[in-house]
Amino acid sequence: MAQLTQLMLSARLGARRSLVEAFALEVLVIVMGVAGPYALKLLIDTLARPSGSLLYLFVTVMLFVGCWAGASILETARLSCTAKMVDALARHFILHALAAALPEITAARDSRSGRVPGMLERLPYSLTLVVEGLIWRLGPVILQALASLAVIAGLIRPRYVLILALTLLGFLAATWLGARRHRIHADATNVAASHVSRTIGDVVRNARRVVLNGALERELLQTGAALGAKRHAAAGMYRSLTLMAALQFCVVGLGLMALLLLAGLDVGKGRMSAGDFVLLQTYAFRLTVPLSSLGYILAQAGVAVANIRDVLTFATVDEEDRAAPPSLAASSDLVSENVSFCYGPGMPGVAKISLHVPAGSFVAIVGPNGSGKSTLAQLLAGVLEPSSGRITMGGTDIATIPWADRHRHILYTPQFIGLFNRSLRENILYPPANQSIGDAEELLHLWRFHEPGRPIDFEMELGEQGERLSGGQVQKLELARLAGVDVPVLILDESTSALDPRSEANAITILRRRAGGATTLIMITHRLATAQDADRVLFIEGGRLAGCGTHKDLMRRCASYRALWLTAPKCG
Ligand SMILES: Nc1ncnc2c1ncn2[C@@H]1O[C@H](COP(=O)(O)OP(=O)(O)OP(=O)(O)O)[C@@H](O)[C@H]1O
Repeated sequence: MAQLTQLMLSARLGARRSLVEAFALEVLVIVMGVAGPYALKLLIDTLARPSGSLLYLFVTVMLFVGCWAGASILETARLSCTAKMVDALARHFILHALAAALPEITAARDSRSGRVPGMLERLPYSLTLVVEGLIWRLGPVILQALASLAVIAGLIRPRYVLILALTLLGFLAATWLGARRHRIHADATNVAASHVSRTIGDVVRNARRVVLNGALERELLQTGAALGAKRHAAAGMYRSLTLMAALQFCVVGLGLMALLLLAGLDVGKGRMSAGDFVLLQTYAFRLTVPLSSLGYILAQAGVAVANIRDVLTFATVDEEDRAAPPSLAASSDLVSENVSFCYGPGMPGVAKISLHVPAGSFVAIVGPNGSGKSTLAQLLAGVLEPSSGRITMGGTDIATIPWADRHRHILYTPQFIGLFNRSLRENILYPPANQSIGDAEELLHLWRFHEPGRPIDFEMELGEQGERLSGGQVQKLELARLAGVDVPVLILDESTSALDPRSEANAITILRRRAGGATTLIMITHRLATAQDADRVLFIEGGRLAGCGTHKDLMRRCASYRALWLTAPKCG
């Protein structure tokens, strides 16, 4: 809440004007809220007197009705100021959270990517609840209470101020106690809501997999289970809320009973006018009735605050990433010094890998499935951070290069090439590619993107993850894009696996020609021809570098390498 308020007050959000306007309107609403009952008291006292002036009667009626209607109109006008503030806050948080979450998702390879969209989609609603419900509802109620107490103290016996103040304090104490208990349930409900968003998003993104495998029923059951878990968590939250309401309104009920009974007795004994009695009971009810809606707001706001807290953990962009990029030496030699990485306890990735990739060389990483090739490639690209050891480029630790700058030094293409559901043109010219569409088109024709004679429709939308393209076409598109990038080190994770040998050889030649012929090309491959062409082969087995040298070399001196390529493996 403190962070939120601080941000609303800061100039960088650009919502100060809305805040000032909202504040001014709210002050008027509070003044009217206090003045209205006072006008009613004056009206009743006038009526009680036998010789009241007609003009005075008219003015008090106008004042009472004007305050009542005016407060409602201004309250509605204030809502538009809140909406503007919420929009500005949502924009700020969503952009910051995305800036921080995307590199984190890239490096983490966990399920966070599924959680983030739901979290960000719920954010505007959560902000509305907190800003409108907590800040603009709770704050004014407290201010109105203080103003009303001051008026009562000036007009009526002080003991009523005391009773009303004690009642409100009792209500706040009950709310505080309840809110502490409520927070646990609100956090659990927020987690369950995130799980629902993730489950539904996953099912919708994989609609074809679900339907084609006849798994609709199963997925509906799982989605139903996620919704059930959310309902269960919410039920706990509403139970705790009911308890809190019972406690709150017992306190308020007792306070009101004492107030009205004592005031009734005072009116009976002539110590209080009927107008004062009406003023007192109007203030008492005007203050306590809005409190009842606070219960609902608190229930929703608890989940909303948990949601905002989640977003805030992302929205604080890592200062390290904003630091000036280190200056790299001209050489782009890649060196791995005793690097190990594991995905978690009992989940080894690679161990103790030391190697040297000279600038401009063509390196093939080979090895059996699951041996750790992609893990090594991602370590060399700086996507994963070594658990121990370090990787340097021209002597600089690549972990010190900020994410925003890394693509200028090392470009990595994952095994699964994710395409945007945008046009082919947008995908093929996606940064950092800087070639013309004509150059890309030439390459696509050379690699037979379509059958000869069929034109390429660059405006065609590619569908979710590029599903309107074949596996080979996706790779050709990606390679044509990379051909337009000048980068010292290019790492491809099986990006040519679906290409015919001629297109693959051609792609390798073109990619190596970039950056004045000095591009280091590192490719993970299961193809013998690629390993044979490489200047150096890194053979990975069981997470270790089992061999390093030319293909011929390794065939001669590494039995398991030889076994990889031969159908009948033999030691030698
Ligand atoms: N995010 C992850 N969390 C946990 N384990 C992982 C993760 N990613 C990979 N692994 C595990 O690390 C090991 C090495 O995986 P890696 O993807 O590096 O193998 P690979 O040699 O590239 O395999 P392939 O040839 O099949 O692509 C595997 O056992 C894999 O299950």
